[in-house]
Amino acid sequence: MICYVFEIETNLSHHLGFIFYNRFVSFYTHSQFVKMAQLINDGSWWWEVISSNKDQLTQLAVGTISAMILAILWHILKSLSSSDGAPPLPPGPRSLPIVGYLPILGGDMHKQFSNLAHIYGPIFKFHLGSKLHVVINSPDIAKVVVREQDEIFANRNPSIAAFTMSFGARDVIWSDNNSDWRNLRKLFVHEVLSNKNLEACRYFRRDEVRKTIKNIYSKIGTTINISEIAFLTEVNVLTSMVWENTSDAFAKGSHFVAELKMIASNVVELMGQPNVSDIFPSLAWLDLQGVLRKTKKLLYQVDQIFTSIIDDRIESNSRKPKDAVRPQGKKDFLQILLDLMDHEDATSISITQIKGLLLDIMVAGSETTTTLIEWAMAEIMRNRDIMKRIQKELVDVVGLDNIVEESHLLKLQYLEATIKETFRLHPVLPLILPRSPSKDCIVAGFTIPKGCTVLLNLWSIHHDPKYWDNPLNFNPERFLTNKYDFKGSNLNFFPFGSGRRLCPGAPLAEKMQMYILASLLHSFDWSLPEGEEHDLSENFGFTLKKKEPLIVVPSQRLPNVSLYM
Ligand code: HEM
Repeated sequence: MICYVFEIETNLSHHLGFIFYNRFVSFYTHSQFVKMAQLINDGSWWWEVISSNKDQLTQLAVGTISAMILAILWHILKSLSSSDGAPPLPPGPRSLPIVGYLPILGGDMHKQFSNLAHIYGPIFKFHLGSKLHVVINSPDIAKVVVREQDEIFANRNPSIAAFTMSFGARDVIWSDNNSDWRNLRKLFVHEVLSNKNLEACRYFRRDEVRKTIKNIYSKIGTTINISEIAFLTEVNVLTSMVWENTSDAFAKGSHFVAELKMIASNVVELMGQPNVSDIFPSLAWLDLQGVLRKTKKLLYQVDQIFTSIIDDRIESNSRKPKDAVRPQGKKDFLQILLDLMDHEDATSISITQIKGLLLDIMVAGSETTTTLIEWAMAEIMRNRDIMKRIQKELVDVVGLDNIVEESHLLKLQYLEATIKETFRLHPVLPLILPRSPSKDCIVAGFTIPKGCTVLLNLWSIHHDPKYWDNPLNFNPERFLTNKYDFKGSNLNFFPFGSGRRLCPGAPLAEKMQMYILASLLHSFDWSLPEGEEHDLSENFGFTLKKKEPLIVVPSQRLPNVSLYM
């Protein structure tokens, strides 16, 4: 028997801009199919068939089709409006019972989400267990979340690992949008990372970058791990800024950097790992993958380090007259934070919040910047013309008889464009940080329920040919003509997020990236070890890192050896 696949596809694209897609498949004989097609074409088909009552087969077929059409209409109406008249949830891939989309989710989620956006549109949903996730893949819809409805979408919905590691979301990164978060963030932006403070800490950055150059000079001709060098420099700058005055031997020693590197990469790994306990909260007590156990162990280590540094400071303060300041006439960040503990108003903070903030600074400040520097060096080394052009700019602005100073950075426009292009092609946080609405709301014509997890797929936007010509090409030129900033003003490009949860560390990160890269490329020429190929493969996680570490060989570039000392 010849069979036809009778397929009804419903694609409704209405004024709210959403697409409803449904598909039914059924089997009919040829004659049934022809008859049905004729009847459907005729506007009075239903009445004709029912009243004539001649052809039993046709009646059966029409009855089936009617049922199908009613089912489709019911499905459409159900999708269009729930019982309270709210718009439907966004479309999305079918989920398996209980586990949802979990078994289908691959390793490279940023790419998988981009592929799903091609099928379901720029906003789609999927379930992990019972947890609803909404992924946004277009600047227009991202704008609704981070600008127009920023206040509603300013919660984070941390995973168990993130919640535990952030001392119960008592830090800036993972806290919900509440008065504690507003207070802590204000403090972080205005006291810790204010322009004035960043300016005052200029000499720490200079010292550390110089030490790095000297260190690399001592290894000329041998192999160097760029990520390790960048991490060391960044952490030394951060610790100088945060607890310069500490007498705690461990926090000043070289073991500290190694310990912090281990902590930072473990924190990032634990937070990026899908955890069964997050997906099935009722099973959380079993901690099947041991994520909670590992996180608590790590937290214990972190807590011990911070407790020792804080106790050391409190003890040394008790020996000094009140309001004593460090030699340069300024308190370090730790002291600013400890002084706030004594406040009796809304600006007062707890010791736990101080520890949370310290961890934010150390982890968010080191891992991110290091990752960006490694990608930038990898791209620059693969594109020799770009390297030459950056080095020429450095010669013009700095000169070969000088070393890079922060005052040069504003003039290094091509290097700045190269860094932005690196952020575009290799966004350090490819899905930004999760947002979660504090109440049900409507985005792009769809209901986004309170408490779900909203992921902004920055990677997808940064690679979309709708917004970028030849998006896979590494081409800094595109940032010479277009003035994109790091404040998320244009949502085609927002590597530091946007809106009220915009990264408060961006000004420091910007300075450090420019300063470290300018110094590396001005003081040295770089090549790959013999026989090594350029490799740009990615390792998706909480941050998007290079899969293989960038190992390179420096050679002397400046004629005057004293510039390396
Ligand atoms: C390459 C460097 C960096 C990148 C790419 C980066 C990126 C981001 C992004 C995408 C967010 C989330 C923004 C949002 O939700 O809209 C964020 C938040 C944050 N970042 Fe950064 N960041 C970097 C460096 C830093 C540094 C150096 C610090 C501190 C020293 C820092 C501290 C923070 C904090 C505390 C938050 C949480 C803000 C909040 O939720 O209110 N980041 N960062």
